[in-house]
Amino acid sequence: MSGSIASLSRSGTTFIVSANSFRTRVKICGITRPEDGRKAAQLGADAVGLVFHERSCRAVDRATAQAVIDALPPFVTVVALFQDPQAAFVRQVLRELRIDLLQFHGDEAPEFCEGFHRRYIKAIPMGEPGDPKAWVARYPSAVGFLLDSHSRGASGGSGEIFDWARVPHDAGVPLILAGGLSPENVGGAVRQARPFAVDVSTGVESAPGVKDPELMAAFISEVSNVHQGD
Ligand SMILES: O=C(O)c1ccccc1N[C@@H]1O[C@H](COP(=O)(O)O)[C@@H](O)[C@H]1O
Repeated sequence: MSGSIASLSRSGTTFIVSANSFRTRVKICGITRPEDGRKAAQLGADAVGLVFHERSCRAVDRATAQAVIDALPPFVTVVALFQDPQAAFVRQVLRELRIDLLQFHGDEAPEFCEGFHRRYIKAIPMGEPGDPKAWVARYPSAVGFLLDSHSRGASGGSGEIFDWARVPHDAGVPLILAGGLSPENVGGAVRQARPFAVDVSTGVESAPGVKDPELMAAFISEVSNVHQGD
């Protein structure tokens, strides 16, 4: 994949926003076991996600989250995922654990998301009509947006895709493509949508919450192949 890197200023910061001439980042979400986190990092994942939404089959308690974090080497971003949480719960997680980035997957208002004084990404529900750029405008303090296939009010992590043609190439912020990605489809998804990063959960699992090393390896390899011209 070749072409120029798009960048522009947002809130005084310059972001590199599209995957034209550098590698697409990979986040493996819904890690529930230290060995899965360690393996994801070994394979080259840039970030791992810990789900703090209690209704998810991938929800972790704080002790488990700590064990996963302890298994990670430096330079792997730890993302804490919440869906319409109580503010006190988010604060408790931030107090007890070394979290690098927050991910809000529900109907949280911009003021709520920025109230923790921590970098955050906001999920956009692509399971309903609408222009993703309206969400970008509504959350000026978000450092990125994760496009998932859920509808507003529904949970993410469903393993379903949405129409990648709806991913804007001129959003001006880092976009993270999610929803039903797998080793089979991620190469095509990256070529078409040209996201800053991809995020996967179901597509690299052997059972809910249990990551499969071979599927994770295949997924990361498919993403890097895009940039090697395969
Ligand atoms: O993973 C979950 O259980 C989850 C629960 C609530 C909100 C979001 C959740 N996961 C996020 O959804 C994307 C896509 O998942 P999938 O690959 O389609 O299974 C996942 O990467 C998480 O960011």
